[in-house]
Amino acid sequence: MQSAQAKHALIDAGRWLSEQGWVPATGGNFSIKTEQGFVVTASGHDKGALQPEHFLEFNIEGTHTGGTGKPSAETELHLALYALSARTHCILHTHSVAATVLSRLTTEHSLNIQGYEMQKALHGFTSHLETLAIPVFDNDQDIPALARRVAEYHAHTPVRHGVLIRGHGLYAMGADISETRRHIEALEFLFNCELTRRQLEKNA
Ligand SMILES: CSCCC(=O)C(=O)COP(=O)(O)O
Ligand SMILES: [Zn+2]
Repeated sequence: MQSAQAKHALIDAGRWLSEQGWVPATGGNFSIKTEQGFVVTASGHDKGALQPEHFLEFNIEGTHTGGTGKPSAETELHLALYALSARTHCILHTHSVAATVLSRLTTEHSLNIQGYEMQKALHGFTSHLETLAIPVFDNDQDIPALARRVAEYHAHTPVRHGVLIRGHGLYAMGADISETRRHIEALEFLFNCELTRRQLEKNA
């Protein structure tokens, strides 16, 4: 994909994510692979109102190759997630209420979801009976350290559709932007189902 096309696809995704309420304030950051490397959002902007000048370009080794301004504070995490699988071509990071709350309720290293037909919207799933295990990492202001923990985890348990950062949000991955958008939409649906189910069970 050419970088101009990549930026427009991410601008469109940002508008949609904002309409869903999943990138409040200046939360979230997005990237997509291009012929030269990848483009990533600049830091501190409203991700629902991005313009082509709100992106920076990097090669896949992480060297800045174009664009001005400050790259997303979480650029190194995008780079680390791309390094996990050559299949990943787009990463969208969101701050929804459901992902933020559920990640805090999950004290384990993985949020396990099972029994929902919607799981089949995720690449590789064919049945509600399979268990979807989304890795959960403690939040860290040291992004390189967080990126190292994600890579270490992946070495024993492959990260497939995304990761949750506790009290922070979701990083969703996919083979292209439409798959990543579908993964976010399905995961958000599943997070909301789980939150509702847990609340109802607690009150029963
Ligand atoms: C108020 S959002 C705090 C930073 C963050 O988590 C985020 O997703 C946005 O950071 P960026 O530097 O990419 O704008
Ligand atoms: Zn964030």
